[in-house]
Amino acid sequence: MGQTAIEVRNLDLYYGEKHALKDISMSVEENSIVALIGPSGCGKSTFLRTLNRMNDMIEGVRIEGTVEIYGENIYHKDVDVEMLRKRVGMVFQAPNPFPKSIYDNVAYGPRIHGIKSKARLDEIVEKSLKAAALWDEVKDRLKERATGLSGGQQQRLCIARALAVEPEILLMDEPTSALDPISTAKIEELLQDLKKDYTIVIVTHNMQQAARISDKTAYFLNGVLVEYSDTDKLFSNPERKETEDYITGRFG
Ligand SMILES: Nc1ncnc2c1ncn2[C@@H]1O[C@H](COP(=O)(O)OP(=O)(O)OP(=O)(O)O)[C@@H](O)[C@H]1O
Repeated sequence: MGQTAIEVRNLDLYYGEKHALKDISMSVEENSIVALIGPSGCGKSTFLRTLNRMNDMIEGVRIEGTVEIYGENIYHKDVDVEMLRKRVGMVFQAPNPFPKSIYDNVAYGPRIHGIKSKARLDEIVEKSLKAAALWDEVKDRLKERATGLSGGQQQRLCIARALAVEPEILLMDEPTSALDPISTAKIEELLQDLKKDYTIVIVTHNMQQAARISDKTAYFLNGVLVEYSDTDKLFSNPERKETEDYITGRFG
């Protein structure tokens, strides 16, 4: 058994009156991939965002319970949210590179965190692009605009950008939903490599994808974590009737 990277206990989240997450408890092991599945509006993205306090920016949000990252409650009042987001990086659904060069996209985070040395930045850019399986495709055009890359390349660039600040955990919100099957396969393959060094939590609408890539799967319904178990088990022999209905397509 690996170390626990994320420990969520009795987490409730309200958007004003709307009770969007209901008493969620979940533990994520280091160097594993956890997939969050469930019908639209069930709270997957909301839950993902609680793991690096991205909901803090939304007005009227109230959160109860705790989220610990390596034993530290991230909702404690003394937590430096900027540092937290460095530890817990995020990749979004649509690739969103900055309108800057490929190099500057990857160097952006390290620069913000105070790294100025060109040699050091060069090193980080190369390492991050290699880790995101993009280096060979872009090494001769690092000064070109990132927006000129294909969608799949842009998403791998966004992964490289997230990795450049050396996070411990990577959150991904449907990272392949805007990509073609070949780019999707590349990212899925990449995730298997990345989990050697990172812990990954990924929202996906695609159950086949969850089954292919994740170690554990969490099924959400109406803000409730209905079932959380080993991916093989959840898809072959779910404990709960609601899960079975969903994975067999009788619902959602
Ligand atoms: N900023 C917000 N303000 C108010 N309600 C919100 C907000 N964001 C989400 N919600 C509501 O919270 C619930 C959960 O939404 P969430 O986006 O987390 O679901 P989801 O499972 O990720 O859905 P999808 O698969 O469609 O992205 C929904 O009922 C949604 O309408």
